[in-house]
Amino acid sequence: MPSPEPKLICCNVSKIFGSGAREFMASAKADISAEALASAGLVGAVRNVDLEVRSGEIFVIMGLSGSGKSTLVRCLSRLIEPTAGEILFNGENLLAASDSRMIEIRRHQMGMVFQNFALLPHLTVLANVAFPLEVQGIDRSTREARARKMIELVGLSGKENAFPRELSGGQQQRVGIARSLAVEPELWFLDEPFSALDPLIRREMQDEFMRLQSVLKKTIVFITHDFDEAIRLADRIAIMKDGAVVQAGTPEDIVLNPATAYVAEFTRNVPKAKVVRVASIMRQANGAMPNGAATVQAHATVSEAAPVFGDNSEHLGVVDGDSQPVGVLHRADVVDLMMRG
Ligand SMILES: Nc1ncnc2c1ncn2[C@@H]1O[C@H](COP(=O)(O)OP(=O)(O)OP(=O)(O)O)[C@@H](O)[C@H]1O
Repeated sequence: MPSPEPKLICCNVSKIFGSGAREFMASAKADISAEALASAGLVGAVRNVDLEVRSGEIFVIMGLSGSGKSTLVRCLSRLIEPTAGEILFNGENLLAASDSRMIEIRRHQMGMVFQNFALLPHLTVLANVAFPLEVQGIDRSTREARARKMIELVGLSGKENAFPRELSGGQQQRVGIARSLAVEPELWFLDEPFSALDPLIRREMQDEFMRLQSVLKKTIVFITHDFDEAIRLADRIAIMKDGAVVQAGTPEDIVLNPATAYVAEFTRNVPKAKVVRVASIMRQANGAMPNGAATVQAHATVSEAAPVFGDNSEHLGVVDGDSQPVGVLHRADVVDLMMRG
C-alpha cells in the first residue's frame, strides 16, 4: 500500500498565459474563472490547483485535450514558471529554488517520459539510456553498467546496439522508460507515455508499467486523456477541466461518487465491479462470520470476488491482509453493483 507521506505538495497553483497575467491575478484575487480570464484576453491553463502526491503512489492527472495537464505537470518541475501558488518537493519550496538548484533537482531526483519518446536518433539504445548519466558526469563503465541493468529491467536485453529507428513504437517507449529510470528518480513524471501506441501494445505497456512499479515503488505523476487508462493504473486520480481539478480521489471514489455531471460522463460506461473493492460494499459481520462460507480479501475487486460465491452460497466471509474477519459480502449486493454497470 502507498505510504501517506506527501512527496510533492502543490498549493493553489495557477498558470495564466498572456501579457499582464500576474497583475490580473493580483487584482482579480480569487476570481480567475475561465470567463473572467477570457474577457481579459488571458488563458487560464492551470487554475488554483491543490494536490498532494504521496510517496510510492501512482497519481494520475486525467483530462481531455486542452484541460491543462501538461502545463500543470511542467509547473510541478518548474519547466514552466507558475503565475501563482506554492510547490513543495520533499518539503523544499521549489519556487524559491535557484535555477542551478532546479537543474540539480531535475537531473538527480526527477525522471520524465514523453509521448513522442524523445530519443536521440543518432545514439544506440545503450547510449540513449546512459545519456542522462553522462550529463551527470558519471564515468563510462558505471553508466553503461547501470544502463544495461535498466535495459534488462524493461525487457530489451539484446537491443543495446540498435538505433531507435530499428525499434517498434513500444520498444522505443521502453527505451524512454529505461532512460528516465537510469537516474533513479524519486519522482517520476510520465506525460501520456502510451498515447502514440496502438491499443494492444498500449495495454501490454500498461501491464509492463504496473509490473515495474510493483518492483520499483516509485512516486509517480502520470498524465493521460484516457479515463480507462487512469482507473487501470491509478492509486488516485485528479480530473481536470478548463485548467481546474474538478475531482480528486481513488478510482473507486470517482466511479461510485462522481462529483459533477462532467465526471459522471466518464464513469458511465465503466464496469463498476472491476473498480469497486469488496471492502466498500461488505456489511458488518457483527462478530459472527457466516457458517462454512468461503472467504475473500477485503481489497479484492467485486468482479474478482463474484466467482467465489459458486451456485448456492448467499454470503462470503471477508478477511483483511492478516486473514482476520472484517465483514460479510452478500450476493444480492454484488448482483446489485453488477447491474449498475
Ligand atoms: N505557451 C502557451 N501560450 C498560450 N496558451 C497556452 C500555452 N501553452 C498552453 N496553452 C493553453 O493552455 C491550455 C492548456 O494546455 P495544455 O497543453 O496544458 O493542455 P493538455 O491538457 O495537456 O492538452 P493535450 O492533452 O492536448 O496536451 C490550452 O488552452 C492551451 O491552448
